[in-house]
Amino acid sequence: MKIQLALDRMEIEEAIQLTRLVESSIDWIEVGTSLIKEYGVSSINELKKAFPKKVIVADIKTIDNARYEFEMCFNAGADVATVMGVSPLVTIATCLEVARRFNKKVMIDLLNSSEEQKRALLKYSDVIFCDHVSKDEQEESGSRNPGTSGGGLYEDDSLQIAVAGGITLESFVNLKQKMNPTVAIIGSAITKAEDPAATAAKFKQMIFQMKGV
Ligand SMILES: O=C([C@H](O)CO)[C@H](O)[C@H](O)COP(=O)(O)O
Repeated sequence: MKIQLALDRMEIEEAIQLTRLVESSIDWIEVGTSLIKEYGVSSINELKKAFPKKVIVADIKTIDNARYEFEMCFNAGADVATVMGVSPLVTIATCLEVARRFNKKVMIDLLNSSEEQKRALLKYSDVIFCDHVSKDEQEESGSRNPGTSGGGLYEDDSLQIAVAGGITLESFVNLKQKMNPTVAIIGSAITKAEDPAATAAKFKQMIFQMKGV
C-alpha cells in the first residue's frame, strides 16, 4: 500500500517544507485542489521541482474541458491527474487519451458517483479509482471513510483503488483490512499533526506491521 500525502489549504513553500519533514515515510505527493485553485499549475511545477523522484498527483478534479486541464497538469510535471467520476464518459475517455499520450495516469474520484455510473466506469482498467468521503461530508456531517463504501464493486482484485477522506491512525487498520487499497490518501492526519514526521512514520510502520494481515 502506498501513502499519498494530500497537501491542502497552505502556501506552496509551506507544502514543500512540510513534505521535506515526512518525505521518507510517504510515497506519492498530492498537490491538493485548494493549492491548484489558489496558486494555479505553478503549485504542481514547484512540487515536482522540489521532489523530482516522487510521483506527483495533481488533484485538479476535472469535470469538463478535460484535454486542456489534463495537458496543463502533465505539462506542469504531474504524473497522475484526477477527474470526477460523475463527469460525462466522454470527459473521462479524453483524460485517458491525454494520459496515454503523455505516458501518465488517471485517478477517477468516485465522490457522489451513482452505483450505475461506477459500474459504467469499471470498463476503464488502467486507472486508479478513488473512494472519497468529501471534506464537507467530514466537516458538516462528521463522516469518515470507513473503508467499506466501495462494497461489491471493488471485489475485483485487479482494480487499483485509492481511499480518501479523514483517514486517521485509528481508522487505518480497518481500512487496510476491509479494502486493502493500492493507495491511502492522507491529508490532515499528517499535515495538521503536532509532529508530522512522527505521525507519517507511524502510518508507514503500520503498513509494514500489517503486511500479510
Ligand atoms: O481531496 C481531498 C479533499 O477533497 C479536499 O480537497 C483531500 O485530498 C482528501 O480529503 C484527503 O485529505 P484529508 O481528508 O484531510 O485526509
